[in-house]
Formats: sequence, structure tokens, C-alpha cells
Amino acid sequence: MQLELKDIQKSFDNKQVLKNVDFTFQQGKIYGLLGRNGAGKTTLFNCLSGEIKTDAGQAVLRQNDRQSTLSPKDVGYVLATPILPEFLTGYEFLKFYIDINREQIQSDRTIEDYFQLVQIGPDDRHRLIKGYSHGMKNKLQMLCFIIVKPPVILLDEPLTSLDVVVALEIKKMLREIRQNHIILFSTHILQLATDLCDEIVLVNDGKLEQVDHALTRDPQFEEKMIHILKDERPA
Ligand SMILES: Nc1ncnc2c1ncn2[C@@H]1O[C@H](COP(=O)(O)OP(=O)(O)OP(=O)(O)O)[C@@H](O)[C@H]1O
Repeated sequence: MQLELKDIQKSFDNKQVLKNVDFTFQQGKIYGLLGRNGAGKTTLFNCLSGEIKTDAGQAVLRQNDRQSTLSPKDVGYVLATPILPEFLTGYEFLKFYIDINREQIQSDRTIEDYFQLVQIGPDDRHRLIKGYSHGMKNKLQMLCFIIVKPPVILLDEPLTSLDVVVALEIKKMLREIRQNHIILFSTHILQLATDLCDEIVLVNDGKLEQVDHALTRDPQFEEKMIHILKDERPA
């Protein structure tokens, strides 16, 4: 399976955020997207998840011999700022989510199993989401893709709000599930990108650019990345 982005473009007012995004993501890999504030990482995720419309270009998912335009149901999206129905309890939300996605779910895990997986304790499961911390809301969003297992998973800075124990669990889980998915992970933490991700992709000047593996092993990797992101590459 692969996800091909072909000449994706997106502008807001007169500002061209995505200029011509051409990139192919492969199944089995976690891609770390790095870019400066405002580089367009969230915009790209919003375009891929169908939250916003692109101005041009397309995203194509190739599976076996079939190819189709990427559709919102192919994508699991964990937003940096979680959006959840705050008037439900965590338990009610998961029950509802499982009910509406029943056809896509292959696992026979129970709601309690899912809560256990992300370490949301029994006391919190029947509380309103409104009272959840940012990290707990993030965990609930993660559960959505863990439950439905869509082919493409987009994670917009998901680990920063999680405590170290859960962050480690999630990292482990992402490594375990990656073989069946294409995972795009945006972060500002260089070390997290090199530690967790198989490939590092720069979002710079409205385009995507894969970082050479040799560079990630360079002792001066961090400094070089900063120069590239500040657009101070040697001529
Ligand atoms: N709905 C919108 N309307 C107008 N401008 C927008 C909108 N969404 C994003 N932008 C602009 O597009 C640019 C890219 O924003 P985006 O949120 O994609 O960047 P980012 O790489 O995710 O940044 P950060 O690392 O700070 O989260 C910014 O200049 C932002 O102001």
C-alpha cells in the first residue's frame, strides 16, 4: 500500500501554504514531519483528512492493484487540539464510536480493554469528557484509530501532552501497528522524530522533502536541520 500526493496546493487568502506537494508514503513506515511554525503541517493533514479542500492536486491510495482517491474514511486523524463531544462521558463516546463503526471493526476487545490500553482508569471512564485533561482527550482520539484501524493515520503533535508512561506506550503501539498502516506524525521535537520515525520529512517552503538517512546519523544532525529549516543551506 502507498499514499501518493500529487501536486497538492493550498492557499489561504493570498498566502500559498502548500505550493506543490509531491510525495509518496509507503506502508510500514512512520514518517516524522518536521517544519517551522506555520510551515503547513496541519494544513496538509487537514487536506488529507478532508477537513479542508485542496485548491489543486490529489491524494491517491494504492492498495494491491487497486487505486482510489483518498477518502476521509481511509484516514484516522489525531488533532493537536482534540475535538470531542464534551457532553458525553468517555465511556458513552467510545460506545457510540464503536456502534457507528461496527462494520469496520475486526477486534473483539471490550470498551474496558480499550480504556486499559491507554491507561484511562475506571474512575475517569464515566466522567464527562468536558472535565478530561488535554492528554486524556488525546488518548480518546488515539483510541478512535486503534479501534477502526484506518490505512492512513495522521498524528498532529500527539505525544507532547501525554505523560511519559503513556507516551512510551503509544510509541510502542505505533511501532507495533506500523506494518499495516501509513503513519504520518508531525512534531517539533527532533529527538522524537529520529527516535520514533523511520523517515524524516521536512515541510519547507510549501513542499515536502525527505531527509537522507546519512544525515540523521551525522553527529551535527541537529545543527544541520536547523540550518535547513532556517533556509541557510550551503549553496
Ligand atoms: N483556516 C485558515 N485560514 C487562514 N489561514 C490559515 C488557516 N489555516 C492555516 N492558515 C495559515 O496557514 C499557514 C500554515 O499553518 P499550519 O497550521 O498548517 O502550520 P503548521 O506547520 O501546522 O504550524 P505549527 O507548527 O505552528 O502548528 C499559517 O500561516 C496559518 O496562519
